[in-house]
Amino acid sequence: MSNPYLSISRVDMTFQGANGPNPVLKGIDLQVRRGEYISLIGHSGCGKSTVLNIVAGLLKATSGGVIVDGREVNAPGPDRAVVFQNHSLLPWLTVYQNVEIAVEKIFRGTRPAAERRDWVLHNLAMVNMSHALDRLPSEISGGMKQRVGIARALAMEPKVLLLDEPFGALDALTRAHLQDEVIRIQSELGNTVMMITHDVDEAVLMSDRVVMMTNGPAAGIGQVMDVPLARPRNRIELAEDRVYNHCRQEILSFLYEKQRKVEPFVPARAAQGARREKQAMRA
Ligand SMILES: Nc1ncnc2c1ncn2[C@@H]1O[C@H](COP(=O)(O)OP(=O)(O)OP(=O)(O)O)[C@@H](O)[C@H]1O
Repeated sequence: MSNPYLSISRVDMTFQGANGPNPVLKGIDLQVRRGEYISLIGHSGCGKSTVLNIVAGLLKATSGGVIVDGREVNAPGPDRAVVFQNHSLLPWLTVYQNVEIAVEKIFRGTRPAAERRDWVLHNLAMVNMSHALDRLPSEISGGMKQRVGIARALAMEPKVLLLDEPFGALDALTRAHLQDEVIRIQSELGNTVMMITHDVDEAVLMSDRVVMMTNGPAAGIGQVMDVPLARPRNRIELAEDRVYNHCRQEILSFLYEKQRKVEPFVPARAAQGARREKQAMRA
């Protein structure tokens, strides 16, 4: 890809654990265009969050590096906003204040107070949270908290939006609603997005490309799939769409045929089963 906006080059990551080194990532190479929506999908524990945390600057790769808009990533920065699965709102601040705190930090020196206030309100309106500005996080639902987290991330005007299973903790209806909102916002703003998901439908519905990771240890990128579906996308129409279903099938085949995960044998469970069998025989 010529002139990528986000470039992950030859990234390896090995954690040092009590039982020795744990090689998690090996040779991750990925180039993302400006305005592109990328999803990372792979089995639990393969290293998706580790990739995202390296891009966020929260972790330093053992080797290789990340470049965003021509600058090497060495630390966290407002050009890469992260939204985690478990919203990270400050519980003592209201909805408004949770977004305001980020806006003040970034734009205090460059934008007048009235403009900053309008910007907070604008971003909360974008995620349909204008009705709850004065509520505390404890007074709103999980879906609403996620919306505020997204508003806060967007208000930072990041170059790259990093979403770590942003809808993972939500019920199916709230999840669908919020996915549609993020799709709409991304089509309006043209954000460059990297999203981690476990959900095959979510990956196809939202992404321009889906990056499929192999199982660890030393996980890599197994396959990258284009999602050649026009936008705006409509989840109901797509259910019957041939291309959509082909994309789904491709990911499912990668995850459950090519990278089938064998769950480890759990002796405690086996022992429990044996105990139950004995009891049943005695009865
Ligand atoms: N800070 C850390 N220190 C040590 N080991 C870590 C650290 N972060 C992650 N790991 C290890 O790296 C591996 C990959 O973890 P990671 O959270 O990146 O996987 P994941 O694919 O995001 O998993 P999931 O889908 O379950 O969230 C795991 O073995 C994990 O224990």
